[in-house]
Amino acid sequence: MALFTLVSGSVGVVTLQNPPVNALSAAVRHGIVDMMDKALSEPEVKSVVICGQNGRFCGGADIKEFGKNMTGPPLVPMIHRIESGAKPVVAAIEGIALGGGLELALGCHYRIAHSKARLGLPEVHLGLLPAAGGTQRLPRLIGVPAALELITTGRYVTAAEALRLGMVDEVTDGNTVDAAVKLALSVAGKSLDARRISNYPCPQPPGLDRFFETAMQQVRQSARGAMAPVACVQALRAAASQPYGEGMQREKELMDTLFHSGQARALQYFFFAQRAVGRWSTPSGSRWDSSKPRPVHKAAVVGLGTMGRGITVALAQAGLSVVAVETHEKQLMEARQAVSGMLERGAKRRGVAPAYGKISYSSDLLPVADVDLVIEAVFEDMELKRSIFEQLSEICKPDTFLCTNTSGLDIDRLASHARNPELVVGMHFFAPAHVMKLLEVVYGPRSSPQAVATAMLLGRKMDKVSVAVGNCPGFVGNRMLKPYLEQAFFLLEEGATPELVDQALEEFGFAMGVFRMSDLSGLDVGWRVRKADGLVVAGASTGPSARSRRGFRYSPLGDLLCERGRFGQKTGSGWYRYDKPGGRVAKSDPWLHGFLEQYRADHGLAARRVDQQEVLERCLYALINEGFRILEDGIAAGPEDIDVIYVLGYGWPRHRGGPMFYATTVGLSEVLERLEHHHRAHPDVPGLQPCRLLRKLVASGSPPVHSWREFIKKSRSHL
Ligand SMILES: CCC/C=C/C(=O)SCCNC(=O)CCNC(=O)[C@H](O)C(C)(C)COP(=O)([O-])OP(=O)([O-])OC[C@H]1O[C@@H](n2cnc3c(N)ncnc32)[C@H](O)[C@@H]1OP(=O)([O-])[O-]
Repeated sequence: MALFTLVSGSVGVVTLQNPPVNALSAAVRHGIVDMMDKALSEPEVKSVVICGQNGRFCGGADIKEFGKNMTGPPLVPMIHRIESGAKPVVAAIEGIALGGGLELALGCHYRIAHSKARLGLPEVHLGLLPAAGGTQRLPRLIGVPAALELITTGRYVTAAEALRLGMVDEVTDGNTVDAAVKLALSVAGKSLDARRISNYPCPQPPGLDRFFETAMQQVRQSARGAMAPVACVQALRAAASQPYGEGMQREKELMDTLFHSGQARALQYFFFAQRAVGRWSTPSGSRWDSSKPRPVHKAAVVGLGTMGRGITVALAQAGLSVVAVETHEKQLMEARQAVSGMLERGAKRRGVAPAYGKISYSSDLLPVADVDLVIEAVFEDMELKRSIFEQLSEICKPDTFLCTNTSGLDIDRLASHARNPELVVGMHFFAPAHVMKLLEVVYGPRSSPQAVATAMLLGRKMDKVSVAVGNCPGFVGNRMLKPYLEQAFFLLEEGATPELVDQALEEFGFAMGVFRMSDLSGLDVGWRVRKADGLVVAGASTGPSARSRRGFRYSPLGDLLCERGRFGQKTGSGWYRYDKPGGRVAKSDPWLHGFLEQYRADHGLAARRVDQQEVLERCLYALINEGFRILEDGIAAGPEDIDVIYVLGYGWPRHRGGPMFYATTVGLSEVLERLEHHHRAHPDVPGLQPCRLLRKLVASGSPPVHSWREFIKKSRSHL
């Protein structure tokens, strides 16, 4: 798994061989140790180059080995041996140097990177820290503040930034290995004293204690309960205040705790879940590996509200030509300005030129005639969408894919208004669409495998994680949101406050609690959906029937706020109050508390004490229960799909792996038991009634999450 070749008579080239990313598996580590022994002991070898096969230096430790019995030579002594050896070693970094891969390069005496290479220490995203000396060598090389930022965020840097920071010695546009060999020849026999990073003193930031206190405060705030970023700060503090050997010891202690933590397991599960969703399948048997996508060069976006603007930017940034259509002239002008601003900011961040030229604007539909794919992003109104689909079917080429950005309307109904229903799929983006990583690709019963494959690939091109889901009201994400929101409303009726519910959810790790989030996205959004579902009945928000719909419990609280014009941030009040319409800082609202008291009095409800544990159980277990129903119905193919949707689209804390993974960490039988308990207390709430699949999994001994797909398949085939 590592190859040795002698080039130019005296340079030993050690090539890591473990496709696709040359991860440092036990076999690769063995290979490196053996080949370095050879290089260091053979007299004709005067210097060494380490590189990776197929233009990729190294993607780091082999994540698949984590959680198993680790065998093979450990990384720390392996890297130490390279650094302390008597012959100069040059890392030739092509493609990627990540995690243990970058740490290996930091143990080398010189680093040359290709201009397209990316470098980083992303261990924090896996619940770990760079424990092969990364937390001790990087700050010695580039200073504490820069190292702290890179290690706590796991951000990848370009070769150009790496050069600026001092992480690499040279950047080349040519053949990196050739350049490294040239450098290796030129430094053979020279003293290495000044090239061993572990010998460098660590530059101390001014006001060391204050610096780290501030850093810790900031990291704790953004980590939302994740342990790894905090451990990274602790390890860097050791680097800045202790000798190298002691710092390494501290790095090891911190890693030992993280390595066996539930958070690391959850984050590593999530790493593979994000990749697993690319291997999609549908109940009708279409699959990622047998469905060929069609190339999309030119696309159109119809409707340039907030979503349409973001989608336009995402498409243009992905290199597609875009026709952006908005029939209201004033809105078209505003959209054009807004899109240009977004492109400019994005280009600045990425160090490229803004893709203005990729977009043409139109106030009518005719210019979409020659596009390969249209994304309709108009107002969430079935009639409006239907009419647009009919017009598009007339105007577009017969093989144009017609996609809708609806967040929950019936894809199949829309497809029935298209000339070719098999070319219709949902592409449900999340706001802001040019930033958010998630795309739900929604297939209806008539969507062709090619339409699904094309939308999935287009999502990937836009740098999104695309998840294929079936057609049902709300699809996966918004369908699961419904019982979650419902429980939050019920808890208010029973005695909780928005502050209490939000605090419980934020301490759990959500960026925002349900009520603050609802204020941000606008209470009127849910109100419109409830109206369309026939749940908001004029005059039925008060009186004895107010709290029941179709025989089940219903809370009209959200409707009552909307009736009073309290739509959240945009109107300056919702579940909280704000300084002004559009204000961002949520303040506790005495009016709302009084309103809740009056509401309970009107409905004969006695307020009781609700604690944080109950908030979590009622809101989260109801959401998880709906997730099981979604699996049961075949709307999502596996738990990974749901978890990816929830983490990337709904702010579920990543270090808890997603709702379905979280259920396994709580214990499926515990989730079942608590749902049964709450359902007994609230028999008129179907969301709390444990679903069949959950019962079946518990009865089958709660199999681990990665085997649910097989289990679900088997239990379906028995039906
Ligand atoms: C102990 C001391 C401390 C050190 C700790 C570490 O180093 S921790 C590690 C720190 N390093 C990281 O965190 C790096 C994480 N990796 C990445 O960021 C990206 O994978 C990439 C940029 C390397 C390639 O992106 P891309 O879009 O071109 O491709 P892609 O993402 O689709 O991956 C292709 C395939 O490779 C697989 N695979 C990838 N990496 C690893 C790995 N390290 N291991 C095993 N497998 C790995 C991946 O699962 C997928 O497999 P599949 O599904 O085909 O069976």
